Amino acid sequence: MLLVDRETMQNIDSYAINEIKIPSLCLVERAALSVMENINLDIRHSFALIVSCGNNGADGLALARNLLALSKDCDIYIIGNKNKASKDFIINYNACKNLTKNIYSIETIEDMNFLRKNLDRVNTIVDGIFGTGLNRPVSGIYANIIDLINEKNIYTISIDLPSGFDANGENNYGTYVDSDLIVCMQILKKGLYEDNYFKDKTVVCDIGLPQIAIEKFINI
Ligand SMILES: NC(=O)C1=CN([C@@H]2O[C@H](COP(=O)(O)OP(=O)(O)OC[C@H]3O[C@@H](n4cnc5c(N)ncnc54)[C@H](O)[C@@H]3O)[C@@H](O)[C@H]2O)[C@H](O)CC1
Ligand SMILES: [K+]
Repeated sequence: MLLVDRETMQNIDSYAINEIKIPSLCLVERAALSVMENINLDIRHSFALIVSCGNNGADGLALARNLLALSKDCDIYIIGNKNKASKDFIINYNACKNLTKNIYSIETIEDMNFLRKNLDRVNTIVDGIFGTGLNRPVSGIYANIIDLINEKNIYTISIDLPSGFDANGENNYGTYVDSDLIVCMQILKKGLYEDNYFKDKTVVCDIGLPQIAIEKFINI
């Protein structure tokens, strides 16, 4: 079983993008579609996609865009400062803005109360808050939203990692999403493999990172 730690995954990602010149937007799109492939769209008809402004969020918005293209009912909730968002996040955000009005920023207590109420109208939550970029304890609005997700008994899919969970399984960053399904990109993160609770809830999907990029950093 091939395993990877956070830093090595980031090295592989950036080598693929910066040296092999694979457009990161292509990787984000493959990631979104790999999540979609793991959703039973016959029973999952309404979605709350909760994202922050990095590439885990970009994956989430690319998924939202694809679900909206299928006329699925999607509410999008954005945490953090969009002005500091990744370019892939912005590209997908601009498309989603033209596909739905149900895009909400979650910043205040009132926003949190709206989210708490509005989550009850969906049967699926998609967690695109943090992936391999998580590098410090979760606090503030991020912690509040993760706790709210866990309060709700709604089927929750996490993109790449449960938000708040350390990819290396070494750091306790506080609260993390109690995912029902984790769609992990390309290589199983070692923290998930070593965690008996999450290991069996994880599927690993190829997003098109070539072997030469992987073998540059991992002896296979
Ligand atoms: N080529 C690629 O990198 C691909 C990545 N994919 C997806 O992208 C994420 C990794 O994205 P990244 O932008 O590096 O970080 P995150 O989105 O995980 O995190 C966002 C951002 O949050 C900040 N941050 C870290 N810890 C905290 C914290 N405790 N509180 C608040 N903010 C925090 C930090 O600045 C991060 O940058 C990867 O998991 C994949 O989902 C694509 O899937 C494919 C290509
Ligand atoms: K996530």
